[in-house]
Formats: sequence, C-alpha cells, structure tokens
Amino acid sequence: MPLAHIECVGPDVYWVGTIDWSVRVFHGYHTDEGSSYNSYLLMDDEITLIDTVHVRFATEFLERISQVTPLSSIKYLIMNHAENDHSSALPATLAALPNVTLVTNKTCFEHLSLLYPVIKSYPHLIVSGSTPLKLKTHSLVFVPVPLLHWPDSMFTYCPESKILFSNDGFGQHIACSERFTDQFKSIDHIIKLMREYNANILGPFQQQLGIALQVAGTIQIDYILTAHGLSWRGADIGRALTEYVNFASNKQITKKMTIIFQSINGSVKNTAMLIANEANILVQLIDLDRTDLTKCALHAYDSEYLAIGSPTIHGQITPQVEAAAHYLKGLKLIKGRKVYLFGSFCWNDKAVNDLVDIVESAGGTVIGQHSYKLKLNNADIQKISTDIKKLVI
Ligand SMILES: Cc1cc2nc3c(=O)[nH]c(=O)nc-3n(C[C@H](O)[C@H](O)[C@H](O)COP(=O)(O)O)c2cc1C
Repeated sequence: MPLAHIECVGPDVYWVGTIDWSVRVFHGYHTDEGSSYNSYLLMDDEITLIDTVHVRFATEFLERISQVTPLSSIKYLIMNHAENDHSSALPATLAALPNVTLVTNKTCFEHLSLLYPVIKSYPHLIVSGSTPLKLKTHSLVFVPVPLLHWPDSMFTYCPESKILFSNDGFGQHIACSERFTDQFKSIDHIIKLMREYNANILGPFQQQLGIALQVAGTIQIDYILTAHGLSWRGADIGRALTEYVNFASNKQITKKMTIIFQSINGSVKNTAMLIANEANILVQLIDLDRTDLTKCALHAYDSEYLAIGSPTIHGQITPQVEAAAHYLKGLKLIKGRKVYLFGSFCWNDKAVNDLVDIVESAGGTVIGQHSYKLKLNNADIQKISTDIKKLVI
C-alpha cells in the first residue's frame, strides 16, 4: 500500500502518523471529515517517538517510521495519553522496536498497563513534571495537563526547538493531506472543527484548560504538534491559543440561541420555528430527527440561550430529546445557559416538566416555558412571542 509522503514538520521532527479517511463515528462523535492519529519522530542521537496510533493502522505506522529510521534505532517512546486512539498500536510498536524504553507518567502507565498488560514486560521510565528527559541534543519537559482529556494526559515540550507536542490539546477531527493549518484553505474551517472538538470532548474540563494555558503562557512555542488533525505554527498559534483562552473563560459564548427539538407530527416543530422567528438574535435550529448530537453540542458551545422542545410521548419527553439534554448536561453545555422550554401534549402535560428537571440539574437557568394541547392557538402564539421578545435580548 502506498504511504502518504513522510513530512518534516519542525526542526528534526518527522510526522509518522496515519490518516483515517473513513472514520465517521468516534465513540458517538460524528467525524464527518474523518480524522488522523498523529505521531512524531524527534531525530536526535537518541531518537524519540512521540505517541502511537490506532491499532487498525499499526502496520502502516511501523512502515512509515522505518522509512525515516531503522526501527532498532529508536531509543524512547513517549506516551502523552493512554486512550485507545493513540495507544492501541502500543503493544505492536513495543514488539517492533527492540531497543526502546517506554516513557510516560505514573497515571498513564497505570492506565496503559490495564489496557495492555503486556507492556509491563518492556523497559519503561516513569516521568513527572519535574523530571525532564535529556537526550543528546534535545531535552523534553513533561507538562501534566490532567483531564485534558484524561487524568493521564500530558504535553511534551522541547525547549531547544520550541515545540509543544500537545496530544489531544488543540486537535480537531479531520483527514487531509495538509499537516499545518497554514497549508489548509480555510483557517476558519479548522477553528470550527476545533470548536466542535472542544464542545464534544473537552466541554467539562474548562478549568483544566485554564491551567494548561497558564503553562503555555510561560514557554516559547513555535510549533504546536497535535495528535489529531492539523498542527499549528507561526501566527496561527495565536488563533489556537485565543480560542482556548476564550473557551477557558466562557468568552466563546455569543448572543445566539440554539433551538433543539423533536417533533412527530409537526406541532413542536412549528413552535421551534415560531421561536426562531421571534428571537432577535442569531438562531440555529437542531431537528433531532435530522441532526446528530455532535452538531447539537457544537452549536450549544457558543450559545447564550438554548430552547428545548418535545412532545409528551408515553408520559414523558421523547428519548431523543432526553438523550440530547443529557449529552449537553454531561458536556456542561447547559450550565450557565438561559433556557426556554416548550412542548405539546394531548392528555398529560409532562415533557416540559421533565425538561425543567434536567436543565436545573445541569446548572442551566429556565427563563421561561410554555406547553399547549396538540396545536398552537392564537393565545399560545401570543404568549410565546411575548416571552421570547422579552426574555431573549
Ligand atoms: C406514540 C404517541 C404517544 C403519545 N403519548 C402521549 C402521552 O403519553 N401523553 C400525552 O399527553 N400525549 C401523548 N401523545 C400526543 C402528543 O403529545 C401530541 O400529539 C403532540 O402534539 C405531538 O407533537 P408533535 O406534533 O410535535 O409530534 C402521544 C402521541 C403519540 C404519537
């Protein structure tokens, strides 16, 4: 199989990752544009490999590495994070590199050992934030960024080359031949994908993000080499950092209302349209029969307002609306939002009450609600219009 060309992506650094053009669902996350699992070779007299890839690409990965250097020449393998997408090729990689020492932090080693018990039989070195690794001409500093995205996550920083190997940090899910944002046709598109990644993966960890940014503020960075999608260099680093700074302090939130609903016979959909028409701010409708939860989270990410609507079905909200609300709750994307609730019923008015419970338990503020029997009448229209004009400003 022909391999994508080997690319030098920084001083003495080669990209040896794999591009997953086909992946469309990633633990429930809809990756409409595929993804990549990025791994890097740092060329030094003590050659160092940083992160591995998904096991589906293990053979291709090892072939790509051996196009740069003999497998026997690699001295260290640094694992920044234990999650399967970066680590499932680890057993095959350790088996193929006869002279390698696995380098990772204590928590990551614990997680990796649980996932792949065989790794315990290989030489390994446990490092921490206070134990840099001295290579021949480079040094590597390990920056713990717990919960960005697992408790084991760390960044690896090379001060001589001013390179931050950021693993899941600053990543996006996209499969493409470019390696840097400045090679890609639209930086705005990459920022949108990074927002989607933040919303769907890092949403609950804003506080940890702030800690990571404090660290990033104290070091000089010429390159951020990510483990998914495109990497950052030059002026684009400022765009990536600004996006993270904004997210860490909720400044990504704008005057926007995301209206999330499901409708069987059209009544709740009509109400969603009414709310969209009456709101005098940017709106985004999410019809849950047509739109996946990944997009739902993307739009909730920068919305000051949410509106959530459901018919009462079998005495409760629909499973789809419930799933969406719980998904957003887990990602802390209802927290701090102003939420309007609406619903239609025939004989027992339950959906909106169910939604009130979820939204309040998620830390959102219910700013108004309205439920009605079967179809909007003029009084319902009047009430909802007045509510939205008054409450959404
Ligand atoms: C399968 C099914 C189950 C329903 N269960 C209830 C119910 O438990 N309680 C109720 O008040 N209405 C129930 N309804 C009536 C709907 O809530 C009502 O038709 C609502 O207006 C549908 O909104 P929609 O037009 O947006 O789909 C049910 C309707 C269907 C089709």
